Amino acid sequence: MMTESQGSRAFQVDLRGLVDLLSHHLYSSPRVYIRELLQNGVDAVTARRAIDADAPGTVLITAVSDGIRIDDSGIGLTEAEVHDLLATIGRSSKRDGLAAARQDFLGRFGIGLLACFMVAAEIRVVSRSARTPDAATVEWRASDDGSYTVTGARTPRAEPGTTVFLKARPDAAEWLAADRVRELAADFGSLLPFDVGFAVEGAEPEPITDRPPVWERPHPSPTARRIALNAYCERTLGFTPLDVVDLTVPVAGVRGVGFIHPHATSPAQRTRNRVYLKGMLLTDRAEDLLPDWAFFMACVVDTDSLRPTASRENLYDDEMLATVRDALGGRVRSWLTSLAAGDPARLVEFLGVHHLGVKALARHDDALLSLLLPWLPFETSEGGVGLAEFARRHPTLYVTRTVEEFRQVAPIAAAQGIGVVNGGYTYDGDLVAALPRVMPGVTVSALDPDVVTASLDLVDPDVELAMSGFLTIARARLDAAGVDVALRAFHPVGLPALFLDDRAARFERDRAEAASDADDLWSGILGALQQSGPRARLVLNHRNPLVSRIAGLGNPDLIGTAVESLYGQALLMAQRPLRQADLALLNRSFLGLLEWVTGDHREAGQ
Ligand SMILES: Nc1ncnc2c1ncn2[C@@H]1O[C@H](COP(=O)(O)OP(=O)(O)OP(=O)(O)O)[C@@H](O)[C@H]1O
Repeated sequence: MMTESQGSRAFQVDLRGLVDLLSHHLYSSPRVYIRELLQNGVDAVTARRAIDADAPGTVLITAVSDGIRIDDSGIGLTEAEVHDLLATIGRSSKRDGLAAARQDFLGRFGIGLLACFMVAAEIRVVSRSARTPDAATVEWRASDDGSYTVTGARTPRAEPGTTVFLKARPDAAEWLAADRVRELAADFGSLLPFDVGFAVEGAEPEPITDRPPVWERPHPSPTARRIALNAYCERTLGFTPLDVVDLTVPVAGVRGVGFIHPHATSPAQRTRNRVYLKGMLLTDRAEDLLPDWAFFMACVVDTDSLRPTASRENLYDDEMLATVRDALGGRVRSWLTSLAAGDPARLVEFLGVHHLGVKALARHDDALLSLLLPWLPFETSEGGVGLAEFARRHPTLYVTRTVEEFRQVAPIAAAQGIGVVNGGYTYDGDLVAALPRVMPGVTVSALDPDVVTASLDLVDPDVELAMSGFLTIARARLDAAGVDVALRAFHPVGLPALFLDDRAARFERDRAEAASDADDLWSGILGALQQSGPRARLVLNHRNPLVSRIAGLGNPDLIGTAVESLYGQALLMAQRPLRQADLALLNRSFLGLLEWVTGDHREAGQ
């Protein structure tokens, strides 16, 4: 036999604790209480319209002296429903019935009314059910200590529907002040499908709903529509858009528009996407609604296919959200396609600001890559030409891994007719690598210095022999910097010297520098890493008149200083970060040359 202590009992709920939990951990701000009230009013009208299509559909919020009241012409509640639904946390009438019918409602969790305790000390609901013609008006009065009473109302309602009264909590009165209530109601409720109004007690109500939304309204012309949408974007998102993208995808249950940011945006910066769920504002910072690559856009959409989280401040991350995200991504893609076909000037303007986002997208989308290839900016050995055009001219393309490598070889490659693309910028290397997929016949290889060296002509052995004295001085001067000197003939003639190195040579130079600065232990370890491998090379251009003149100078000291200057100039051309030792060398050679020019050296040497 079961003893009494073993029998089943009902849970007790500490209402204050629960409200505390809601306000601190579920909702971002008490402001959402208005949304919960509006939502219940709208759902009640929806339920009534399901049994009586001609029933009135109004929700009116009124600011009264000690709080607010909200009247709806909805389905109302019987006394039994009041006990069952209002007094049971987590109970909702909106989960009953067919799935299709459930979809019509905004609420589902049975906690919405509780949110009102974040701002109210007392909630009073006066309701008359529309289900039975002679239903009594019932009054439910609940206090934030968790107690409630149900009575017959003193004054019966003439019509079915519900009135909810909130009596302000002294510490939350600001949330129930008339101006605040009007502002919140307009923010959450402007697109609701029924007539929502706001009034200060005793005054005429003003409309809150403003439908259809700007993007669905008829406009006299496309320009008028654009002006209206720009104004809407300025008002709600705070910027004037570069362009507007239509995001209405009926099969995905989404209607809305995307606004292109007028300035470059970072992928790390969360865009402000405003999402309405069946006309009720869910959030103005929805994440995951747009694909990550669309960070150049903020959107405003109304959807009836997505589900909210329990806080109703974000979207539930399910397969439907993924489908909608793909559909919206598709719309952005078609917008880009139509720009490319019909308004290239605007496309260029857009890419000028957002090419990074587009490149990120094109990496995984060959169709888009081939479409936008003519417009996407790349740096090539022939300047900033379109990649498609460049690849047509150079079916064998070379791509550098870093910006420095590009700087180093671009001038010489251009002179030799080698096509080199700078793959050092974000996404560019990936996109160039994808080129053969969208331009069959094009091959892409990574550029290493040998490709360039191979196109440098060897100098006649007799000439080299005649210049051996000069070369010996040059090699001796640059040996300490870890650089070899070679003599070649190449174009452009105006380029006196070319600095060539690769990763291994760079590593070796950095290691040597670190070893010379390090204490004994470290220099021992770094010394063990020493490579006898490749050294960087300074390639002097025999065709360059300056190099010939330097080689012809009689004074070894002056030759050495001039070679150091050529090395310094080649380093600067390569735009690589200068090491301490390079800076010292540059400084020395510059001052040395000045001394020669001003005659100090000559006098001292005489
Ligand atoms: N204005 C109203 N008219 C008629 N019934 C109402 C009204 N407000 C609340 N109810 C009833 O009370 C129930 C509980 O409301 P509550 O707001 O707590 O939860 P919900 O709206 O069902 O779900 P959610 O927590 O998702 O908002 C509702 O399911 C509904 O049946």
